[in-house]
Amino acid sequence: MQDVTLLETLIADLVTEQPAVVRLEKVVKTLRQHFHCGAVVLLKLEQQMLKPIASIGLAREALGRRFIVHQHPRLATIMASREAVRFEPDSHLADPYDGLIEDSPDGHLAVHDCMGISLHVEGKCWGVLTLDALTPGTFDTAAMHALQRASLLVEAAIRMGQIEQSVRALRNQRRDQEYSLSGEASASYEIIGRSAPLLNVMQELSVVAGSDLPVLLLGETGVGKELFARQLHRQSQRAQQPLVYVNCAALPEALAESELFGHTKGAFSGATSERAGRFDSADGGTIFLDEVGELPPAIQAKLLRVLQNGEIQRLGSDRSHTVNVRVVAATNRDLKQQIKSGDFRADLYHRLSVYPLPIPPLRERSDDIPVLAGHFLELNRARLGVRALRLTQAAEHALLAYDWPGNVRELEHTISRAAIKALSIGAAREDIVSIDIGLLDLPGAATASVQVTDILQSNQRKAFPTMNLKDTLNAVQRQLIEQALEQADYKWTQAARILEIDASNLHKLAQRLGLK
Ligand SMILES: Nc1ncnc2c1ncn2[C@@H]1O[C@H](COP(=O)(O)OP(=O)(O)OP(=O)(O)O)[C@@H](O)[C@H]1O
Repeated sequence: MQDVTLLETLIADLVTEQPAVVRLEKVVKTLRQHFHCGAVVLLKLEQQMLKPIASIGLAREALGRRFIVHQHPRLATIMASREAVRFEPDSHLADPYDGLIEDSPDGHLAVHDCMGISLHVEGKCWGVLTLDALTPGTFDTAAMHALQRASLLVEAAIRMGQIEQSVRALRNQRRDQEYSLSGEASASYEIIGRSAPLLNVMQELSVVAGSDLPVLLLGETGVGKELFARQLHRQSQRAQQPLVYVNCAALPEALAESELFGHTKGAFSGATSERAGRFDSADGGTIFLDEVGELPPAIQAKLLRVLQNGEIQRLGSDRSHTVNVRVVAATNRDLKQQIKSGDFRADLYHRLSVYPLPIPPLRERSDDIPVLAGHFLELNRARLGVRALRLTQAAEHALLAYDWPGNVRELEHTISRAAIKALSIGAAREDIVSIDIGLLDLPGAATASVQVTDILQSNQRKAFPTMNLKDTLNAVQRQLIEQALEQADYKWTQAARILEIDASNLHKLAQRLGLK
């Protein structure tokens, strides 16, 4: 390949619409072809270690290696120079790839040619590019000059990848902002609550966020695991990079592999072009594997490999490439139980749960209930366009007494439902809407009995012979109204004030309960 052709081919590699890592793989392939060598490796400098990002001609396991610069004199020499560096076949400096070259017998490098160049992006050393040829004399002075020129395009390819990544991060950030501005309950990512158990979790979360450890969020459905995963990402060093959400339960088994790891053109019928997977999209950032307990066994094995060495292999490809992704997973399942039943791999569990973070259920942090209720009332107030949306005291007691098997999600839905019902029965007075106990429609006998205890004298409990919720609630409401009427000298407006409900609403309720 002529020099000009090399540059043209590199430019063509550069402008393909593919993920940065795939582009860099194409670049190393082109370089190998041009320089007639055995191996070309692109290594990125990260904390005094060189990490292979793209390579050709090296054993696959080399991608998992990290070369500590000062332990590898050839790499240190390349990094110390801004020019291409060549090592003579009889150089006494050990080659970092000895034992790893695919084409040499046993992978061993006897006499061979080697050259390399340091790469600089935005004025800083980004890493190095190395070329090894098994035939001595392959790299002459002209080859060194050609490498020097080609390195400019490699640097451009790297810079392009960085720019793409920041554009993606900005887009995500903007999307997050748009969500939180939209006022939707489910889209507001602020964690509300101030109970001691919640503050403990928040404290732990901010400590672990700073590390790069995989985190496994555990907790019942609706406790807020997704919200915590977002917070973890926001507080991590990867905050400016993408956070990619994957709902493992919603991945169809047949498509799970290509969705997560990507596929090559023609990998299956319908794969009309090469496509990157979610792990590629999360490169540099975090992937959140929600409901990880639902992953099919075959995908569990592939995921394990990614966690072990950061390598992914597209469906239909025999090559793998590295990605730098922090994995945060969540489940409401008992994974240990799933391991026993053979539904979840023990080795994957240990990889995922390097830092398990349990989130307590709402019933164990009841101090959060009024605060969360206030938050959801405010969201609904804005959505429904009313001046104020309030809970009566009895309704607040009922919320506190209930045990919330569906946790915060259930509370959110309960409030939204009650708010709409309150409006629909005309519970508004000058745009102030009161939600009383009946509108909460809380299921479960426990609620009814505690409401009774809270609201009425204990000796009145005998008045409720059954535990049927509807009947019990009606009975409670009837007694409360009678009690209020008695206190208010049978003046309905005053009784309504005692009960903190709208007078017209009280009349309707009294009629429905047969009190009028
Ligand atoms: N502390 C909180 N502050 C504000 N909203 C919360 C809080 N916890 C949960 N939510 C809200 O409750 C709903 C359920 O939360 P989320 O989806 O994070 O729960 P989850 O634990 O991931 O549930 P599942 O296991 O079913 O996926 C969401 O709308 C979320 O915004």
